[in-house]
Amino acid sequence: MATEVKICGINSNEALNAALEAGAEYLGFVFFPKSPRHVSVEQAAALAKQVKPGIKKVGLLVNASDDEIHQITEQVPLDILQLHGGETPERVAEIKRNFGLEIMKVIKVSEQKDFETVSVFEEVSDRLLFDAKPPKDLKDALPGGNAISFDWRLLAGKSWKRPWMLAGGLNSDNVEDAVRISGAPAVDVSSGVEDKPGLKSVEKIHSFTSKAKST
Ligand SMILES: O=C(O)c1ccccc1N[C@@H]1O[C@H](COP(=O)(O)O)[C@@H](O)[C@H]1O
Repeated sequence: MATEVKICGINSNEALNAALEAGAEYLGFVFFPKSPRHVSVEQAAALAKQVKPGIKKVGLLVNASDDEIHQITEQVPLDILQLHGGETPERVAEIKRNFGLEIMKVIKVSEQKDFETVSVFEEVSDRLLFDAKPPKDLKDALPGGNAISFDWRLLAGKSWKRPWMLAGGLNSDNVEDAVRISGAPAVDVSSGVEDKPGLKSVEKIHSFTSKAKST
């Protein structure tokens, strides 16, 4: 089966149309104010409402409160909540209970022992996303979206109870290797399809998606 693709940080009609035309199965909207890809609830609603059923709309949240999630989910027709902060398993279960949407919990990886929490999160989350752990010494690092990769060999041969994606520093030059080495059934990209932080490139979205899907 062709590798599935999520284009994250959709913040304009151009980016939305490019991702849809390229064949992405998932579109990510970033609700994290410090991100250069941040969208307001109104912007995200206008974009998400153009998307036909079958394409999953993902809301990216970082340690969001129930009030914030309510404001978003009341107006934006989302399918999945991507939890990219330090949410505990208890908090993940609570968000799932309170909002009834699919949950994709992000596991941040730099070494083998980072997989120790996976079994607990598999019990409360519908999907998993493995992203690179931001280095502590990286000034201005975000909790994700830093164009940093981790060693994809750490994922090789592993299997999980839940559907999963690979993220972190992917681009059209490395996505084929990343999929081959990690065995990822789906990939998620943000920085790697941009001309500068927050500005998506139509050409890079097409090239990334085509390479990912040909692997
Ligand atoms: O994209 C962001 O700005 C962002 C902000 C806060 C948390 C996560 C964010 N993005 C996610 O990070 C990974 C990797 O992104 P990149 O391809 O290395 O730029 C991906 O899951 C994005 O959805």
